[in-house]
Amino acid sequence: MTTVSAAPWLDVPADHPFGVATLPYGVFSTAADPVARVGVAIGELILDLAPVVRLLAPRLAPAVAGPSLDALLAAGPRTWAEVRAAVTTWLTDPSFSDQLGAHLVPARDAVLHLPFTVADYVDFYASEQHATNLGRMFRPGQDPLTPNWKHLPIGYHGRAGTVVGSGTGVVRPSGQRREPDGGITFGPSRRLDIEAELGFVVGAPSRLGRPVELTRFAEHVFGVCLVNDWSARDIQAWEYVPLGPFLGKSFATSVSPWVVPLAALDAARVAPPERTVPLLPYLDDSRTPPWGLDVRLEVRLNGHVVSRPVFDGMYWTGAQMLAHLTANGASLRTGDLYASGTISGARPDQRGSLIELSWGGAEPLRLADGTTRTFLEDGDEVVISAVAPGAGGTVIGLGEVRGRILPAGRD
Ligand SMILES: O=C(O)/C=C/C(=O)CC(=O)CC(=O)O
Ligand SMILES: [Ca+2]
Ligand SMILES: [Mg+2]
Repeated sequence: MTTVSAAPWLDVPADHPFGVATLPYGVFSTAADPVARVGVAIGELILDLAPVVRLLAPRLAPAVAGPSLDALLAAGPRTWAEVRAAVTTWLTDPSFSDQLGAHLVPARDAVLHLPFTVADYVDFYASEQHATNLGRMFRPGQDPLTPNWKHLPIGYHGRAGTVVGSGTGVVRPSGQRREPDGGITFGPSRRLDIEAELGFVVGAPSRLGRPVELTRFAEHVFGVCLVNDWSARDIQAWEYVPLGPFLGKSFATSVSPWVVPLAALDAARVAPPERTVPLLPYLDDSRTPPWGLDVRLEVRLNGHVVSRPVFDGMYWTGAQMLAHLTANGASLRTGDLYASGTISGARPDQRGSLIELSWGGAEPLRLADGTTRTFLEDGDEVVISAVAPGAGGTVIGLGEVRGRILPAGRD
């Protein structure tokens, strides 16, 4: 496979995570022009897409004109491919330098916004290691994996209205907690946690009553982002039986500002782990090109790396999650977001949540600055970043999602 590199006048190193093989979409504004608008990241710059498309490909202008990615998501896979091909040409062919020059903004001068209107939000549970670890802690004495786990990707519907952009402060939630003596109290969570996840962003909708087959994944899903599904473990542990997560997870979910198109992840596709239970036909991906993804994450707490989760071991793929999510005929809307569930690898340093890293609080983490943590303290900042392999040795960056814990309001 040949690799294209950005035009020399852009000065983007070949292995930059936002090189010309990535081209993620986001929404930005600047002090000089505070209107939120669609941008494509290239190196340390952002291409202001709407004026460039108006000039060079006016037929595509409506898809990138608004203050969000919504129109582009809704436009569907043919338009996604056309816009990506056009942007690739403009950024690699030096003859476009004059036309582009006025529309490239230094990324450091930009404010990045929540990139799309989140329609529905679903959270899966696709890591066997994470499910096993949590099963051990939440349901000691039972099989860690529930009997359904290898037959279907377990998930729940979350709260779309509290999905927030990277950098938004996260107020420590309050809720009901069961104290060690059995008493029930209400107050700020004492076991506030992170969940490092990959989010799938739905573009093209589907019709009510029509399941989306495995092989149609890329016709509906536009791309991926990073997700931090903040979780209050004490609230969750008390409330979740029998209907599943509720207020312990609905107070905030942070997403990264850049959405990386599926088209950028071609070289990162890998086979998922071997399935140990036969799958029903609608989930059987043994004869379709695989949608496992070699995405490598890094979780930093106050600047210190605490984990390096890997997505390639996830038992369920994004295509299977979508097939299952729609298997009952539930329709997709533009802007639906579904997250993979916490990404935990087999090694202890690949666990994607603090409850696993500190084993329920029993084994505090020692950070490089000498402090220790079990769960999050007020003022703590968590940054999750990720990269994936691109064609010809390039690096595909997913950017980062950032969030800081603010003290609870009132008891
Ligand atoms: O096993 C449980 O009872 C709880 C599991 C989770 O909290 C995980 C969750 O929200 C889904 C995920 O991120 O994997
Ligand atoms: Ca989660
Ligand atoms: Mg949430």
